[in-house]
Amino acid sequence: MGKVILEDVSVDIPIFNSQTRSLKKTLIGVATGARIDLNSSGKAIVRSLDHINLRVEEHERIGIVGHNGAGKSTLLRVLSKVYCPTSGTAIIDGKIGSLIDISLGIDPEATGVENIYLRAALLGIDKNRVDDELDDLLEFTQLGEFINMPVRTYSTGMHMRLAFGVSTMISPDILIMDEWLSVGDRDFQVKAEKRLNNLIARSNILFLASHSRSLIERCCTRVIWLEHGSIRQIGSPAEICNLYFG
Ligand SMILES: Nc1ncnc2c1ncn2[C@@H]1O[C@H](COP(=O)(O)OP(=O)(O)OP(=O)(O)O)[C@@H](O)[C@H]1O
Repeated sequence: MGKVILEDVSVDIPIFNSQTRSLKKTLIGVATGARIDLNSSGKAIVRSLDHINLRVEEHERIGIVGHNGAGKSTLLRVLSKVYCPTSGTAIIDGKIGSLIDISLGIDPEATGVENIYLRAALLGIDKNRVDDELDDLLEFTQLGEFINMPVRTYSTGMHMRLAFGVSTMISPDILIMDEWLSVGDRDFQVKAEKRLNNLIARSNILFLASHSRSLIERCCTRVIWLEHGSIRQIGSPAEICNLYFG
């Protein structure tokens, strides 16, 4: 199961203590960023998404490209139900799995094993399933005895192995990714890539925002090109990549 329908979705982010006039002058004509405007109460806002219409069906792999500030992360946040549209309707039908912040909820004072249960609970994964898969997960992370040590004693790479391992246990209908997760040393990256490909294969719909042409061409069936919060063009990976990357 999985379906996404966005109808006329806009997201305005209010800006407090901004000097609206000077901001406007600075941003006119630049390639990056969204439109800065005033809302109906005269307050400054950034229009991060501007009247987005999109319909995504099962088995689609959607790539999202666009310059810095084009609205890719904002769109992913709407799809993850982190942001509500300021106007328009977002129907996101299916279990959402997000790999945007894989370290969210990890407690540096707790051990690796404790953090596996903690993060799994945050991801909505049943404790019994974690019990069943714990040995495989420990084997995957290869953290050895460190798994019983507080996470604050881990190197960055060790921390990422743990976070990646547990975060990729999910089985979502709609998988949301902000770039390809490349974690650990070279050996681990090979294993991580395999695990990520398995996760994508068991997800019904994929949304992947990326600045990498090869990744978009390799993983996606349709691509959205965002510009200043709007959809500039939508089409096949070959078509959009040729237009966007040149
Ligand atoms: N918290 C915020 N407050 C104000 N403006 C914001 C905030 N977050 C994002 N924006 C604005 O919304 C617009 C879209 O930002 P977004 O992060 O979605 O772009 P992006 O395409 O993901 O960019 P990048 O490729 O640089 O990550 C930008 O103009 C940005 O300045």
